[in-house]
Amino acid sequence: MNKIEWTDLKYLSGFGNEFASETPSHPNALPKGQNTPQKAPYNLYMEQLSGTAFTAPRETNKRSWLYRILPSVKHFPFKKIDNGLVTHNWNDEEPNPNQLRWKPFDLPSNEKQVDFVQSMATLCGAGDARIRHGVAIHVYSCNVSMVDKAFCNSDGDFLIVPQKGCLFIKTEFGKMAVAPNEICVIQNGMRFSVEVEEASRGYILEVFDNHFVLPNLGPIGANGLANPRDFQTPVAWFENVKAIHFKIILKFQGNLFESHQDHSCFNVVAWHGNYAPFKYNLENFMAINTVTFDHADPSIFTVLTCPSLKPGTAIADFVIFPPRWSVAENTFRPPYYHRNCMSEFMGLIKGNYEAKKEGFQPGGASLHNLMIPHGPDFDCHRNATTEELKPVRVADGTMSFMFETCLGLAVTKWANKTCEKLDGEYYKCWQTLEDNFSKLSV
Ligand SMILES: O=C(O)Cc1cc(O)ccc1O
Ligand SMILES: [Fe+2]
Repeated sequence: MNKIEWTDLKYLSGFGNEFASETPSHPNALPKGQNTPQKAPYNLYMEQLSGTAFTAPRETNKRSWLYRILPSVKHFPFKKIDNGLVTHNWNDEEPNPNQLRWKPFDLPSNEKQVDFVQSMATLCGAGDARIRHGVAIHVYSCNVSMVDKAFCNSDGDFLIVPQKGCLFIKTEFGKMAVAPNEICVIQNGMRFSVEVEEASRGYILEVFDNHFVLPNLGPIGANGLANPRDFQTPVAWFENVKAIHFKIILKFQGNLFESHQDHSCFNVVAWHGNYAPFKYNLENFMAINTVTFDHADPSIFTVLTCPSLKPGTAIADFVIFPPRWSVAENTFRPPYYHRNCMSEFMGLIKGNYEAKKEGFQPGGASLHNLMIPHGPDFDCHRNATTEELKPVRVADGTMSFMFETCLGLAVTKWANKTCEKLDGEYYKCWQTLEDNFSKLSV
């Protein structure tokens, strides 16, 4: 497979800033002092992309102005195409209240060529993109680049977590390379195209309600967790490419549609605004944790949150479990046993997860739905209750993450059956837990 040489990548730094970017070959492509002059510099078309209602409060208002060779509207009509394994039909299967764990999802075989969009498969979700409320969790597993083809999501924002293989992503705002242990967010309505140089796999969290923001820090203070300066947005880049059949694949109300046009949609010469894609390297996360006792809730590891209208309750949080020191005294250090009014979907990028060293593998996943009990397996519990509590590094060389949502998640037919990855033995990891209490009282 071809190596992708994207050596000239530059990024703008900061979370949610008002950015302005011009392709160096076309200085002054952004109009001075106004958005819509009678004629834009270089005869470009002017187009606004709104990520919030025009009238959204200033603090949350999101929009960008794109100065492009042709406006997005110049395309042939959309036609319905096969949805593949993408779905928002949450009633196809009976609800499954068990603890669920999936073995690693297959990488595509060499005989089959499949690109990012073709490979997207929905695992679980809830809600309805039409009423702008809900989430969907997908996986992708692809081995070829999208050629003369872009994807656009009308339904919500994508948070993409590569697990294997770097994603080389062209967007209307510029190019970004997103390697495993990095994540990116591509918001509602933005066209993008994914190139890969090896069999590549990862997870996608889609939110219908709102955009991702940084969590409030409260008493932590002004710094910590994911720091705003570490978020990177592409600089303007364009290709002036005429194509016989450039395809736009649109996800619209949970269904896929295709239209074509005679030019690449990556034709934005300059843009400005605060509605733009970004990436983030999880290594930059500044973890905060106890230096005294007890296990702090995993919300301390929130990288990004998509808030609901209920205070403090997320449509979806993106939480990581990064390498760190564990120093708590007189404490059962691993995650506690618990039941949660939120659903917890977990994935593993590399290494292993402290609460389950066996069975939960990179490229696999687990789901503990609303109020479904879960916690450490037998080995983890035994070690944690007997080990000498010295300061230790935990999760070294590993990275796991959680998509936590206030919604009850329906599991798709593909996830439940067709993918054949559901681990029917998962429940066994707790069956050897012993009644140590009665042993004492005899
Ligand atoms: O279930 C899990 O493994 C995730 C998790 C981790 C943790 O440290 C505390 C609570 C929690 O749900
Ligand atoms: Fe949990």
